[in-house]
Amino acid sequence: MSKHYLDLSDVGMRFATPTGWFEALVNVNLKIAKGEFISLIGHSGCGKSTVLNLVAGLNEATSGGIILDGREVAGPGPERAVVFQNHALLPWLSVYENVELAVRQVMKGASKAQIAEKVRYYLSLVQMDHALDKKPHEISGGMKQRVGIARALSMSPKVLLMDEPFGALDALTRAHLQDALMEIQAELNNTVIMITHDVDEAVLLSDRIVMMTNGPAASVGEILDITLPRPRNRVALADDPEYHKLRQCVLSFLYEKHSKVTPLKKPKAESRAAVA
Ligand SMILES: Nc1ncnc2c1ncn2[C@@H]1O[C@H](COP(=O)(O)OP(=O)(O)OP(=O)(O)O)[C@@H](O)[C@H]1O
Repeated sequence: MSKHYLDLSDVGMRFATPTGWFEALVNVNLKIAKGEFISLIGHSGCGKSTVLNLVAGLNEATSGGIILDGREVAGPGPERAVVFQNHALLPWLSVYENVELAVRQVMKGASKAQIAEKVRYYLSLVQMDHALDKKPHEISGGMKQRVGIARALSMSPKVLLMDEPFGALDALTRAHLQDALMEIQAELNNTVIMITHDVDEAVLLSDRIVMMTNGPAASVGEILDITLPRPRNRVALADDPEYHKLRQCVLSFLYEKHSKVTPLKKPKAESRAAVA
């Protein structure tokens, strides 16, 4: 499988701030194959969203470049759909209409029936076809996130970009959506970049985990291949030594090699005595 479908070469990003330039990313190199599921993991503030925004075309790299399917990324486009942590659905539109809006963007000139077929297909993929007429305020957070994913997928994007898509959900809903995403991924074979802070989520879902060093001047630290066979089952993996080994690699990168914990101040002599 060629890893040149999405190619970030020597990408650097610096931001102008009132106190001067802030160097967020330096020499980010990453080659992603078509159909790969990549997770970006790293401590808060290391630059994960910045990488995603650059691929989305919401920001322009200050050095290097990004090529997707042979074309330089220059500005946003429907071939790079983004799912945010807080489902950005339009509150005055129904579930159906929120997805329809996206489909219309990419199926200009299609008949109403063709559009309806596509909208229903993607809403059924995320099991939301029972709530077509509901407004966002009438459905749960997990359901909103499902609709957000359906909306992004309905544009048949070349790359699906997900910024902590399940970060705001409770653990159970999160697990359901992770399973749904794995099933969808098995069916559609999308190319995905997902930001997560959750090590288990990264190992469960990814083909590779890209671990970023701490900022400023963050970059790709290590890349871990997740060779666990698919389909993956979270319950079976709980007893899988390979799963634990991979999990351990990520934890070791984050908390040993690139720890961000500031050492606690030494307690004063009297308080030390009090503890003893
Ligand atoms: N527009 C901006 N102007 C100045 N600095 C910025 C801007 N956007 C991001 N930064 C800085 O760049 C660094 C990387 O930010 P980014 O949001 O990409 O990190 P992150 O890894 O996604 O963080 P988190 O996990 O907390 O969401 C941070 O230090 C942030 O303050």
